[in-house]
Amino acid sequence: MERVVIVTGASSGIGLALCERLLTEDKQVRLCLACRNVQRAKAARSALLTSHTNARVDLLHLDVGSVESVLNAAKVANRIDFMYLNAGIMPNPQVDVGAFFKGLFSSNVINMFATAEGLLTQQDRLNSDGLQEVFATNLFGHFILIRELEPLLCQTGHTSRVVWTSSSNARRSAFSINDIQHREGTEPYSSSKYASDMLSLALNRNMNSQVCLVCSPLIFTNTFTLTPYNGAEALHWLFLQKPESLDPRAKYHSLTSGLGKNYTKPRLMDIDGEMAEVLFSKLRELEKVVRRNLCERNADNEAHQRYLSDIE
Ligand SMILES: NC(=O)C1=CN([C@@H]2O[C@H](COP(=O)(O)OP(=O)(O)OC[C@H]3O[C@@H](n4cnc5c(N)ncnc54)[C@H](OP(=O)(O)O)[C@@H]3O)[C@@H](O)[C@H]2O)C=CC1
Ligand SMILES: CC(C)CCC[C@@H](C)[C@H]1CC[C@H]2C3=C(CC[C@]12C)[C@@]1(C)CCC(=O)C[C@@H]1CC3
Repeated sequence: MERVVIVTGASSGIGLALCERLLTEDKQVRLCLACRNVQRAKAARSALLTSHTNARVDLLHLDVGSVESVLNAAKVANRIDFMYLNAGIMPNPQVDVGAFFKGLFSSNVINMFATAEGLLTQQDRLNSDGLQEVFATNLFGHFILIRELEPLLCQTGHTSRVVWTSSSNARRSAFSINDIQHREGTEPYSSSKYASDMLSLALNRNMNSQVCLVCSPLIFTNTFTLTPYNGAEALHWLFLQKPESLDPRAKYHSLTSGLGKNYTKPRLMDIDGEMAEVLFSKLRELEKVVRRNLCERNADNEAHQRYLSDIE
């Protein structure tokens, strides 16, 4: 049976590697590459078709960092079996070299290489919706996409699965419920990934959890040979699992052994359920504000267009 799989951020890295693996795994897969850069998306499609000549690969223009783009893209979808929320950014990362060398000679060294805890800061900025860019791309745009597609994802009698790419860098201490966009801090990436872990829990509670399952695979390597193929391990593994065998409180880790063998390991997440609910309601409030602003902006643009055509 044909299975429709949407992958955000499919033009490179882990998203593209996942697409390649899915086409190799299942000839019935119909892929939809949801990408912001049309040129890169076309190149990714050509690369996939070179190795899978008869594959069905569609392109969907989607910039998850723009609410308008998300709303437009969501209109096009008519069936979803899997939706991989994979697009993500870490702009201008700065490595704290001092902390790196201190960590190198401490008992925390393995954890440091696995999670980059205390090593990385990023420079964030505002996007055209007036939101912090990292929050908007890694979390909010995908949240709006789920909200918009909820009727399609939660149809009775049809099981859709949503899989969100998280990170070992997701850290509770980087996130504040009073600053969900991370306007004040210097670790927006870590904050956005922890927020997506929390949100996956809240979404499973607030949407029909039997139908919509949100997992957060974590990409982690204990060797230096991390490749997008390795990184896509848990994403690929989740494609093969029965929904009832998955735990919404777990995060599914892509791991690579010292011998280079890839495997997936679930680990229970350390998440405060009440805080996850507060985050969910804050995101819904923000959704209302952003949608209202967008309507006003569009109305202003239309009025401006009318004015221009009147004076011509
Ligand atoms: N690499 C790693 O070690 C790890 C990565 N991750 C996560 O895995 C995911 C994939 O990362 P990775 O493959 O490494 O990184 P890449 O930079 O290779 O890929 C990121 C993808 O996301 C897309 N993207 C970025 N911003 C947007 C946007 N606004 N709208 C639509 N698409 C967008 C990019 O598209 P474009 O070509 O247009 O830029 C690109 O296709 C991310 O969520 C990342 O946080 C998690 C743990 C570790
Ligand atoms: C100072 C330099 C000589 C060496 C710096 C090493 C670091 C660049 C890397 C060590 C752990 C890495 C890591 C990531 C980025 C690169 C490191 C900080 C990630 C944060 C990338 C994105 C993720 O989602 C998780 C990764 C964890 C490990």
